[in-house]
Parts: sequence; structure tokens; C-alpha cells
Amino acid sequence: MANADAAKKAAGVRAVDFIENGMKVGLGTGSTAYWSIMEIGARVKQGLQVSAIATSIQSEELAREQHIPLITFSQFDYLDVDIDGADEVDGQLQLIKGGGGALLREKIIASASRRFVVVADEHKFVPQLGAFPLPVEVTPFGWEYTFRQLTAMSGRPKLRQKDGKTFITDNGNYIADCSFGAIKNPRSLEALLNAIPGVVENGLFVDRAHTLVLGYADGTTKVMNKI
Ligand SMILES: O=C(CO)[C@H](O)[C@H](O)COP(=O)(O)O
Repeated sequence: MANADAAKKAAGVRAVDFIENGMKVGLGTGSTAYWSIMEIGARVKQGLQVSAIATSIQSEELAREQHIPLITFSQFDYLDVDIDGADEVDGQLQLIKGGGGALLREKIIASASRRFVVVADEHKFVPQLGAFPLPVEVTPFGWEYTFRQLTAMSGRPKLRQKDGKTFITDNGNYIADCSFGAIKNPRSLEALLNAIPGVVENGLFVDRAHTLVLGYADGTTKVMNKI
């Protein structure tokens, strides 16, 4: 296993220790959350009782394969724990997410969770957010106008492509990958972006994470809690 994968696996598996019997759980998206879903599946096989909701169609399919019982929003008021990855995380546990394009469902599920546990390899931990392009989910209707608003904010938006085609999110929207440079005030940028009418959501997760599990290439982990 490559070093980065070992670090992701270590973080993803360790975070599952925060899940107790009977809990309602949010399942994240991406290559680190993958390991959490696999570990939850393994513990379900050993008798752990949980019910879960996924942040993407991809993770939902993986959960089904692992025989993790799934629930919908009509079946719960809140989730006990959400475990999800991040593209960048700073010392205040502010995040950039959405590298996999699942940011809208990820933010809804993080918001519905009493505890949001972020899993990441050590390279995701940064002194300041902004080197990773900030994903912004926009409606197809009027996207060119929305992109002009993002350009006016110095966001330098790029329409995300996949396999030579425009990338479409699970919600039928586009992603603008933006470069704002170093993000000095994530809270205000998150609010400013969401004030643009064609923006559905953006990948800044401010004051949402409670716990960070960082994984290292040697298989060790470090847990940090929001103060
Ligand atoms: O936000 C996400 C998907 O929308 C992912 O959690 C984020 O991109 C991290 O992915 P990975 O664990 O594969 O590095």
C-alpha cells in the first residue's frame, strides 16, 4: 500500500471508534471516507448496529455492498456522528471540501450531525486554506452569469470537467473550481459566495467540524478536537 493510502486508511479506520451501538451515522465521500465505510461494514458484520445516510450516490452504493442499513431524512431528526474527508483543514478545523463534487450533500449531512469527525492524511493539514481550488456548486441555469459574478470576486472559476465532459453533481449541478489565493476570512467568503443567486453551496466548511483524525504514512493517527 502506498504511503498516502496507508495514512488515509489509518485515519478512516480510527474514526470509526467514535461510533457506538445504535448510532445514526453520516457516511462521507472520497478515498479516506472509503476506509471508514469499509470499517463500519466490517463492524456491522461483527454485530455493530447502526443506521446510516450517505453523502453521495457512490458512497451509498458502497454502503449497500457492505450491508450497512440505510435511512432517509424522513427517518431521523439528527445524526449522532458524521465521518467525512477534507481537501484542506486548518488548525481551527475549518475545511475546504468538495474535491469529489459531493459538497452539497456533505454540508447538509454535516449540519444534521451532532458530531462531525473529519478524516484526512497528514498532507491535508495546512496553516491557511486556499491552495486547493475551492469548489462552488452552481445551477446549470445561468451558469455563465454566475461565473461572471465569481470572476468579479477574483475567484478565477474553472468549469469542472470529467472524462472530457462537464462534470455533473449528484444534484444535477455544475462545479466551479475557484482560486481565491490564501483565504484569510473563510467565514465571510463562505457567506459571500452563497449570496450569489446561482450558487447552490460552496466547499468552505466553517465551524462545522468537531474532531479531526489525521493519519500518517506509518499507520499512526492523531486526534484533535475543536476548542
Ligand atoms: O469533499 C470530498 C468529496 O466531495 C472529499 O471528502 C474530499 O475531496 C477528500 O477526498 P479524499 O479523501 O479522496 O482525499
